[in-house]
Parts: sequence; structure tokens; C-alpha cells
Amino acid sequence: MEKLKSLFSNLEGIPPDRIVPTVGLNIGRVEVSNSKLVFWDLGGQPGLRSIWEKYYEEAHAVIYLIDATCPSRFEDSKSALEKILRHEDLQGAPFLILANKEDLSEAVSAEEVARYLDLKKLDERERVYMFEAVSAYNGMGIKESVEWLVEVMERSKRTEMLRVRAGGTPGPSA
Ligand SMILES: Nc1nc2c(ncn2[C@@H]2O[C@H](COP(=O)(O)OP(=O)(O)OP(=O)(O)O)[C@@H](O)[C@H]2O)c(=O)[nH]1
Ligand SMILES: [Mg+2]
Repeated sequence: MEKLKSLFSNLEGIPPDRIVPTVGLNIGRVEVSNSKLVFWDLGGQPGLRSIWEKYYEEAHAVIYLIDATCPSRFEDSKSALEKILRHEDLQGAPFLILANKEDLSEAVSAEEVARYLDLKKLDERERVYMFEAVSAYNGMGIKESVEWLVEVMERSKRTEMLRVRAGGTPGPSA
């Protein structure tokens, strides 16, 4: 998220060596393609996952980040992802699934991560999603994939529904 902030605003994020594991919630605000985005960064440690679902109902989209250098956790990442995808409070939410740390030579290739996660069984007619190799360290892949997410979010029925529910004006596409 710190990289994201620095890519989309003039603010420098916290340097990578000073980032500590997320406990609770980090909030990031950036403007991308004229949309004001609010990122809720939730910690991935198993003991912290029970709080994830408190944010589902109000989330327009989901970014799911996988550490590509840690194959021993792929199985766990896969089942956690499947559980989120199934959750009824996230119906219609576009998913951006990222294999992170692809700047490191020990990282498993994005293709292989996708295979581990069994992404091909994700039906694109049922779920709008994109899978991308990124590096939060050097920024590779982040700008493009977040811009994709904003584009699909703007067109999504879920965004429309959340806007109406919030009492705002439906977007121009309504
Ligand atoms: N080389 C490299 N290091 C990274 C990258 N992304 C994160 N790191 C480093 O990995 C460590 C863990 O990063 P975090 O951002 O705390 O990881 P996280 O996924 O948010 O972990 P939780 O908050 O526990 O869910 C930090 O020291 C980061 O600097 C990356 O793309 N490349
Ligand atoms: Mg974190």
C-alpha cells in the first residue's frame, strides 16, 4: 500500500525496510483516474483474518496479495481466497489477485502461482478478476493493475448499489 500511495500521489510512502506486519487496519487514500479511492489494508496473519469480513459489505472491490516467495503458504492462500470468493457479502465485487515480490529471484513465477491457486477454475462470467505479477518494492505491475481495477469498479453493479445505498448520486452510467 505504501508503494501504491507513492505511485499515485506526490507523497512518499513509508520506506520498505520500515514497514511492519499489519495489525488492525491501515487506511490509504489516493486518487486514481479521477476516482477517490480508500484502501483498507488488512493483515494476513491467520489470527487477524476473522476481522476481514467486517469490511466486506462496504467494499467495492478486493485486492488479494500473495507472497510469491513463500510456496509453503500457497495452499493456505488458496483456501483463504476461495473462502473470500464464496462470501455472500462480496457478491459482484471485482477481484485483483496479485503475486507479490516478483522482483526477487527466488519468487515463484506468476504462472506457477496461478496454477497453485487453481485460478483457471474461476469462471470469468461469474467473477470479474485479474491476476498479475507485481512488486511492492519496485512498483512493477501495480499502476496498471490498480487502473484496471478502477475501470471495472466504475462499471460494476456493485459500485452502483453501494453508491445508492450510501445516499449518493448514482454514477453517470446509471
Ligand atoms: N523484495 C520485496 N520485498 C517486499 C515486497 N513487498 C513487501 N516486501 C517486504 O516484505 C516484508 C513484509 O511486507 P508487509 O508489507 O509487512 O507484508 P504484508 O503482506 O502486508 O504482511 P501482513 O501485514 O502480515 O499481512 C517487508 O519487509 C517488506 O519490505 C516486494 O514486492 N519485494
Ligand atoms: Mg501488511
